[in-house]
Amino acid sequence: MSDSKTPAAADVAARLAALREQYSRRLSDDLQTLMAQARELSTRQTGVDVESMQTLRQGLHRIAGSAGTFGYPALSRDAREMELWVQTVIEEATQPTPAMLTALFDRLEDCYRQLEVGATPAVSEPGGSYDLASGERAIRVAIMADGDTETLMQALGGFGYDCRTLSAADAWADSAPDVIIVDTAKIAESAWKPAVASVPQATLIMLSASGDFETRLKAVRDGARGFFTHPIDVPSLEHRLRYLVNLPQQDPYRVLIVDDDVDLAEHFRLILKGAGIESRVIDEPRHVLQGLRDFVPDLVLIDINMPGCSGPELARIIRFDDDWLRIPLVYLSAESDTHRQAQALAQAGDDFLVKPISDIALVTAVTARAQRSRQLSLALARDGLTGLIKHPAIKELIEIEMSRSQRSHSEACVVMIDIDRFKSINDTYGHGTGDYVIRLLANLLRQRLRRVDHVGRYGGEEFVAVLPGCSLENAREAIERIRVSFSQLECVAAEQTFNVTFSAGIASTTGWADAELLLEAADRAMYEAKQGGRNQVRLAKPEA
Ligand SMILES: Nc1nc2c(ncn2[C@@H]2O[C@H](COP(=O)(O)OP(=O)(O)OP(=O)(O)O)[C@@H](O)[C@H]2O)c(=O)[nH]1
Repeated sequence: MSDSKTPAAADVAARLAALREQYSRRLSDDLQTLMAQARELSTRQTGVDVESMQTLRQGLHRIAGSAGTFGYPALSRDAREMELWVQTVIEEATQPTPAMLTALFDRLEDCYRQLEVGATPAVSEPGGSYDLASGERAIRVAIMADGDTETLMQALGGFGYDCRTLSAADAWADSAPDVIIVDTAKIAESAWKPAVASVPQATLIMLSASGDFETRLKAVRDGARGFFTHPIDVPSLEHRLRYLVNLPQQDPYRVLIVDDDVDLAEHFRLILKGAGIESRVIDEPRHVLQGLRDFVPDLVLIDINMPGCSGPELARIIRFDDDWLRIPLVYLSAESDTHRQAQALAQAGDDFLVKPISDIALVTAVTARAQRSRQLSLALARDGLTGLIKHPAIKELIEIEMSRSQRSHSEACVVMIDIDRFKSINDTYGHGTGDYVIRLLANLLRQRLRRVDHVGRYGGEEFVAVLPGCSLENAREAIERIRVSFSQLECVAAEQTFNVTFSAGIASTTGWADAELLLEAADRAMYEAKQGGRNQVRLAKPEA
């Protein structure tokens, strides 16, 4: 852990400390309540009823699930053992004797004394608390390939990666790379292997001439985390790079925490916040559907034992709705009995995390699952041919940018782009070449636009770009440059070369009342560009 904390980290740490103190007081009260209950039951003449034992079990369960998180792991284990004993008594319908209940009281009193004597809880479980992420920097990518690596360098550079080519003889000099891309088709194993071994912390991606099973297996055994065959599909390679180096998302992961223990849920929220994950706490299961609609999380953490509606029941309610099918539902519960865990998972839900859980384990588990969930959503929203955002998702982004720009009084632009005379390209060179041209333009748009911009495939040979924080004039300049570059690209088909152009229309959020009008305006401007002779960019002028 670093000593010098950022103000945000210091704030989280202070709030965690306050929460821990508040929890210590609550724990002391809870133990005293349980002791009073055990004492009262041990003196009852009429025998012990099931409801009273249930109340005891619930109190113990609450401590078992939360004490470890707040720095009392031994107390958590004790509470869990006592809970299991009470549970067995309930399930077997036996009548606990006064001696048994006195023994329970004694054990609770021991716990209470430990709490009083132990005073300060351990700050965190073994495994450590989560260190706050440091500042952002460009990801360093070293490319080991003989011959022409310029295209790959340029393409990845366009996505904001700090790329350099490296011959096997080069030293890693001052700054070791985060990722090494080795073209095994061009570089001998005896040359790249020692170079890669000298930077074990770097992630290895292999490019290969062959994609058969044996070659892939060998790549895995050589430590590759990504594998691509020639010709290299740059959007897929970039997608894999983003996944491997876990680039900070434009939007942090979002987690919905459903737990009736408000202190514990708040603790989890703060720990996740410290790791850059946004979360929202819901302590009342009936508010979950609204929470899902408002917050649209990447993951839901659900407690199992909640009054009025159990975790598995809630998971089944969430699964009624197709909209949330892609979101993993993960139980976070003190239930350590694997049989009961399996029962909960058989009803609904995707995974189980057992409380108490260390901060780092929570962050790691949540990040991995949220990342998968985000990737799945992205994959579903991506067009197969180009890797660009599909029509419905780009329309949604236009709406989001429209309302963002209205809220913040900033300007954003929407660009409609259509390849000129595309039908004749298909007719002359075949559909495959048409597809190649579509991918060419998709790549160019991704390379040339900023990372904050969104690019979508709107239809066959039609694209839409959304440029936040960009004036009409700046958008025109950017698209004009791309238009010129595209028109100069040499396309190759059946040993012939040819050039292709596009027409574009741009509209600014400042000129139109809603997303639909904005898109229509960009479309009209694009149509004017076609009418005006194609291969040009037109701006939409709002009516006076
Ligand atoms: N290769 C390929 N062709 C497609 C795809 N989607 C649509 N098309 C074809 O793209 C062509 C679009 O043609 P039009 O919209 O008429 O465009 P155009 O008249 O040739 O050109 P402009 O008037 O300049 O827009 C049609 O022939 C479609 O079949 C695709 O994914 N791949």
